[in-house]
Order: sequence, then C-alpha cells, then structure tokens
Amino acid sequence: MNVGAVGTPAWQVVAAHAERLRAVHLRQLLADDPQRAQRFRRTLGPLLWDFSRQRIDQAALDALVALGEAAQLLHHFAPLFCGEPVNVSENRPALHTALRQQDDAPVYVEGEDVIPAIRREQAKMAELVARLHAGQWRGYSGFPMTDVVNLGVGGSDLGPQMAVQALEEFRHPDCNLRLHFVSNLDGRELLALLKDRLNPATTLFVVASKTFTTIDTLTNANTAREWLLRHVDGRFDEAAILRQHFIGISANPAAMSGWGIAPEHQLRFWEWVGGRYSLWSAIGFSVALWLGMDGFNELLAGAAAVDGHVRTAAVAENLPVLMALLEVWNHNFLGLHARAVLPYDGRLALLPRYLEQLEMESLGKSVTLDGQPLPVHSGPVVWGDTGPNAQHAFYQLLHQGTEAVMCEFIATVRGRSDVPVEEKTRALHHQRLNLANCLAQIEALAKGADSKDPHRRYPGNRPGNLLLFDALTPHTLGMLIALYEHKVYAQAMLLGINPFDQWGVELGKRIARELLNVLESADKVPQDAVTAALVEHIRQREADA
Ligand SMILES: O=P(O)(O)OC[C@H]1O[C@](O)(CO)[C@@H](O)[C@@H]1O
Repeated sequence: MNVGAVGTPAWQVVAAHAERLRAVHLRQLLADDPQRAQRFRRTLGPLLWDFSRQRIDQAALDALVALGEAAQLLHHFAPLFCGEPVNVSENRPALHTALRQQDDAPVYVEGEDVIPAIRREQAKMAELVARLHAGQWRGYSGFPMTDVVNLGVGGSDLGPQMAVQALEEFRHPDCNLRLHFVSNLDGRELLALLKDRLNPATTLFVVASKTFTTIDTLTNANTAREWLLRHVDGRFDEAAILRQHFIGISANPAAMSGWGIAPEHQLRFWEWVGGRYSLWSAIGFSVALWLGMDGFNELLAGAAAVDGHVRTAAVAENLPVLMALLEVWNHNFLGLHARAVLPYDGRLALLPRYLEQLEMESLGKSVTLDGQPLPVHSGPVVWGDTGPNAQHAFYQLLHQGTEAVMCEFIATVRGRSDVPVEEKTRALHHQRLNLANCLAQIEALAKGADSKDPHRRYPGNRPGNLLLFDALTPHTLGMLIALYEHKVYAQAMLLGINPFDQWGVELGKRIARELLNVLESADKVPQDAVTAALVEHIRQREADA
C-alpha cells in the first residue's frame, strides 16, 4: 500500500480547486449557498462538527474526499489497529487503540496476543485504585493517604492532568484524595508543594515515565524521595518507605525496580504505546483514581466509539479523516500555517497544551517514511487557550493580523452538571454568554466587517471549525481525544510521514546532559563558543551571588 498522496493526480485536482477558491471570500461562499450549515456538518453521537466556515465549496470538498480515497486513508487504519509496525523508524506498532478495545478479540504483536496483558494491568490498576479509595493504603506512620502526586512530563503528565481537570465534577464519591501534577524540572512546582502542602506521612508519589530515564521526572522523583527520607529520619528503612509511598508506571520494569519501586506497586505498559498516546494505559492511573474504574472505562469507551467510526465510515462521513483533509487543505493549499485551539469551556483549559504535544510531536517532521525530504508542509503550529480568555489576549491577531490562522472552537451545549439548584439560573446565564461569544467569534472571523476607517476594518475570511458536544463527560472526552489522534494519523498517512517517533527532541537532551557536567565542574568548558561565553557569565554571577 502506498503511503502519502503528495503530488498525485488527486492532489493536483485539489490544488486546482484551491487556485479557483483562493480569491473567493468566505462571505461570498456563505452567501452563495444557503444550505452550507446543513451541507458542511457531520454528527457522531453527542457531537456536532460544523465546518461550514471553511473556505471550501461542494466541488472542493468532493475533491478532498477523492484525495482521501485515492490515498486509501481508510485502508491505512487496518495496520494501525492490527499491531503492524507502523512506527517504522523504531520498528514497532502504535497500539493505543488496543488499550481501549472493548472486547477481547486478540491483537498480535510479534505473534503474541497483547489483550491478556492489557487486562492484567487494568485489573492491577483497579486493585490499587480500590485500596486507595477504601483508605487501606497506609503510609509509614499507619495513616491513609491524603495526597497523590503524579510526577511525569509530556505524555506522562499532560493527558492525565488535562482529563482530571476536565472531569472534575465526576470525582468518584470514594476518592477523598487531593491530586497534584508535577512536571517541570526546575523544581519550583515540586518544592512549593513539598514545603507547604504535603504531609510526608500521607503522600503517595506516582512516578510516571514510559522510559523511566527522563531526567525531568527522575530528578523530581529523587527530590521527593530525599524529602520523605529526611522526614522519617532513619525511623524506617528506605525500601519500606519506597514501597509505601511510591508507585511506578512505565514500560521499563527493570528501571522501576532499579530505582526502588516495589514490584507489586509497578504498573506496566509497553513499548508499542507512544508516550503522547498513553493516557489509555496505566499512565491514566490518576484519572482512574479520580473517576473510579467505571469512569475511566467510560473514557476508554468514548475513544473506542471513535475507533469504530474511523474504521467503518466512508471518507465523506469520516470525522477524523475529513478533519485531516481540511487541515492539509488549509495548510498546504491555502497557506495557513497555524491552528488555534479555542475551547469555550474552562474545564478544557489544558486541552490546547495536550494537543500541542499530540499534534506537533507527531507531525513535526520534514522527511517521509522512507527518509526523503517532504516536499510540502507537515503539520501547522498548534497553540491555544480557553476562548473567552484568549479573546482578551491574542484574538487581535486572529481578527486583524497579517497571519491568517485556522481556528478550532470546542464547546458544550450544557455546562457543568453539578450546579446547586440555587445557582442554576446564573450558571445557565454564564453558559449562554459563553456560547454567544463562541458563535460570535466564528462568525466574525469568517465574515469580517467593513469600515471607512482602516483601523476598524476586519478582513474576515478566516476559517473556523466548531466541535459542539451535548455535554462534557468521560465518554465525550474520550471521543474528543481519539478524534484528534486519528486526525493526526490520517494527516500523516496523507503526507507519508511517521507520526509515532520524535527524534527531534533527542539532540537538545544530549547537549543538556553534557552542559550539566560543565556547569557542575568548574574546570570544564563547552565546545561551542557562544555557549562557553554564556557559561562563563553564569559562573561569574554565581560567584558574585
Ligand atoms: O514518559 P517518558 O519516557 O518520561 O517521556 C516523557 C515525554 O518525553 C518525550 O519523549 C519527549 O522528550 C515525549 O515523547 C514523552 O511523552
């Protein structure tokens, strides 16, 4: 099966449509076709996806669908789900879908069915969650845990943190724990927590790292260990402290054991789960703790619903595939190089950060699967913030800047479900204000507005999508994340790149290791002249302090 459709006849047809539409304003497209709202929308269960404010017409959409068909995008999902080594540069599968598979149909990796191992880890996770919920997990002094701190970074932090924040109102009644997330290696987050907010006797640390070699996470874990040992001051042995106060989550059990995590407190996942796709594995432990296993399973079921859709829906009806085609259209054919993710729901405040990693680490590539230079753009710059806040920050650029940006709006019809009766009217008012702003912005960006005064003119013609869910629940959050995962995969298959490796992050890590050595031994000098001058400056200032 060929991968990548760049430059194919179907690609050229799309290019011709882009040429035809480049000078046509969205205002015109909207005026020409009163049926756009019906024509350019798709639904999937509780989700309505409106893309009528994209700079397309029916002929262009047909050409994009034909491109998706010519690129055999749907066929490319079979090897992904079946465990073939789709991550070619690391020669391994990317089987995040198996983690949320709802039945026990076998999925083979190198001849071995991985489903039994997944079920075993899920059962172990459920057991640890149950012990913590029941207050049966005791610290060194015999008291139950009050705080759980997830120490992880990137995929071992962003997903769980985002999901726990998004689903705050779904806290399991037995979860009386405070959850914290620490990722930054500068120590400030962790030291502030240790100093003021945590009681060593009742704090459980979860060291979450696929590789268990990430210096950020291990440094934070070592700081946490030292803090605990300092507080027990020799009253208990180190192994006992580590057993009572640390859980490890990793694909590297030897490294977990080497660090001191007791085997019974190790949760495993596997090399064939990409870090940024790992929320569905034991990395989701904090989410399971917060929601309970049933809630966590609902998250998985939501994602599985999208897995079923992406494999079976025709290209013209397939949400992730259409999302991918439209992004390639905007980026490569219309020249829009950035996409803003704008949730109109404070619960999704961390979604932009999550998507920054998912999308830019996956699509930030400049060679094809076989190592040739990619002749077109790969993935756009993705960033964002909650919409109402961003309106008072960077929307100026979205409306009047010279750089047109594709804007993705995400909202829910209903707000939080746990509002007390006496606050319901005010809460509904807030929610309607929120939705009014969301709808207003998409309309304003698309249509713009004229004025005699050039400073008050809005060019418009800025494309926007709206993902509108009935409500935010574990199920719909699972759907949302899976939609983006599959959008990224379809995009990668269209372009012929590998969305599952991230070699680009390694060079900086290597140089940082060398420079840490330099900074910690006064006689070492870096090779690079600029870095050497900066190190010299830092040394002088350190000496002056
Ligand atoms: O889970 P780990 O192995 O600590 O890695 C954390 C993150 O670091 C990265 O490898 C990037 O450096 C991400 O891909 C990953 O999610």
